[in-house]
Amino acid sequence: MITVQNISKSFGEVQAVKDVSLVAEDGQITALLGANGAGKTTSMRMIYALITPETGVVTVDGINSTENPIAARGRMGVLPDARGIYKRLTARENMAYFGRLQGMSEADIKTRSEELIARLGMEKFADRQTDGFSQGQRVKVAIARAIIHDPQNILLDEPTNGLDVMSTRAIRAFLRDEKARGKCILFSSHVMQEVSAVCDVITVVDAGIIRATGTEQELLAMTDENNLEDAFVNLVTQGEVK
Ligand SMILES: Nc1ncnc2c1ncn2[C@@H]1O[C@H](COP(=O)(O)OP(=O)(O)OP(=O)(O)O)[C@@H](O)[C@H]1O
Repeated sequence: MITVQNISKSFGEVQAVKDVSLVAEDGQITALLGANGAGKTTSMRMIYALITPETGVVTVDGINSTENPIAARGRMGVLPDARGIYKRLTARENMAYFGRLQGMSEADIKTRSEELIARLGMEKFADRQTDGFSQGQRVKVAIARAIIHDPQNILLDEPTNGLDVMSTRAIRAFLRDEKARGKCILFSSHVMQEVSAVCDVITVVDAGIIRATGTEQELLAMTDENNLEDAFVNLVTQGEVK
């Protein structure tokens, strides 16, 4: 479970994130939904303890991630916006390398790699060097590598960006399975269809500020709209001259 209380971050004049709060529960898929530049990546980077918030607190399974970033990171598997897999290594070697960094035994790495290769449909390319992999293949390797240690909390920054329908579906199905296993899943997206398809709770962020949080039905009721896209536009244009 991840709790975020009033985190903020500026870059010079730009207030990228302002007083963002949210709770991502176990056994649920939570979305951070926002347009380009809304502050999703900056929020995610603070949540996974890559950058330190200027204000506020993040806890991961009760661990304060500023005070104890190493313990907090150990409870998370992160698919960052820059996927950066090792090109000279095969998919399986990328996974094994991360498993060793997480202190796993070689036997556990082998078993878990086999499981993830099967569940993510990576059999055909698991033993090829990743140089030249398609976007979908790279994302699958990056997800498998991030969660090799079977963390309780799974954080993904725009996981299906640039993927075709089959790869998108495979990743959605995988996330639903992880949710059924009781995992806490938090992902950022700007794609309404994506969020609508898999998320239990949606937090709408705009210009670094949380505009609303709720289920899709709750957001529709709040805005008196009948689809998520219109509800989103309604929420982010509130207070603006239309
Ligand atoms: N390292 C940085 N230096 C300066 N400005 C930054 C930096 N990182 C983010 N910003 C600014 O902070 C704001 C929020 O950016 P962020 O990347 O968090 O948005 P986002 O919601 O992830 O957008 P996108 O969907 O386009 O990736 C933007 O105005 C961006 O230009």
